Amino acid sequence: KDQIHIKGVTYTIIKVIGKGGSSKVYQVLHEDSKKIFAVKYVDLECSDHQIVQSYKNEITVLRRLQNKEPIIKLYDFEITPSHIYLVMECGSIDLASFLRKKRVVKDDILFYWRQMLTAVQCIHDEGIIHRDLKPANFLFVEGSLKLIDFGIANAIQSDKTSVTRESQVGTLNYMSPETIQGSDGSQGNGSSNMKINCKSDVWSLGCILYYIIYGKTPFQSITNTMMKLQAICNKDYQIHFPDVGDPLLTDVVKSCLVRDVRKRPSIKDLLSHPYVSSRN
Ligand SMILES: Cn1cc(Nc2nc(NC3CCCCC3)c3c(C#N)c[nH]c3n2)cn1
Repeated sequence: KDQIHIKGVTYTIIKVIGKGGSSKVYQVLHEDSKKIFAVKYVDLECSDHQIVQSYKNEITVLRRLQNKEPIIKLYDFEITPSHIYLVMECGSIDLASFLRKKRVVKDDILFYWRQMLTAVQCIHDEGIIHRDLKPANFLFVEGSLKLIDFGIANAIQSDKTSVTRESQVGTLNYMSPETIQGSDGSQGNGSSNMKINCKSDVWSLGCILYYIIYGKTPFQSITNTMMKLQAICNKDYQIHFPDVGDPLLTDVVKSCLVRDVRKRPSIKDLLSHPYVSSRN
């Protein structure tokens, strides 16, 4: 049996959940407790110092956020010059795989939306802006959505989609106009304004909500990358919001997809929006 030993504890590999460039996520069985965990393995052999540091930063933030409910639980970890092992709680399925399998029932949208908002609010409260939010960053754990990464280390893609084009890693479909135009301070062009930069995650959340409502992201139909990036930044390119019988819901998704950062709501505004606050 394929086994992994972390800090002297034995885990048996059940299956590979996903793999990225130099990382893999396994579903494992903890021999002693017979409990299931997810183990993220990162090969540091061919990773340069920058990459190693980005993973260490991600782990530092993950440990700092452990007391927050909507953040994935980290039980143990092992860092050596050649590899990193993270022992985490194992979710049932990530939101990307879930949305590929079936459409969301209308009444569940509010439930998922509230949980995504609170998860992203957690990292914003710690001064972290993800800037690359997509459905694959959210995971169902016992029916609730949790955030599994903070956009600090490189992304991992689900094993299923690693061979197909639409894999979520490196997708531009959720990227905000200001991130594309580099006016969000990510290239160190001065605007390190947290309040403004948090809005980039609001745009991405709006794209995720749009996908949940309409089954596609706002710019998915534009396959040419340059044309896609231009459309995202072009105020004259109208995004369509067909009526779905819930004006409050369409108002929420419209408000997130406002290109003018100053006019885009904050997470706080969204949590007090009537769509979220007026229902149970
Ligand atoms: C598809 N699927 C996912 C699970 N569960 C799961 N997937 C995790 N990562 C997946 C890696 C591939 C992309 C999607 C997320 C992690 C994780 C990290 N990182 C920590 N816990 C986890 N649990 C069950 N089915």
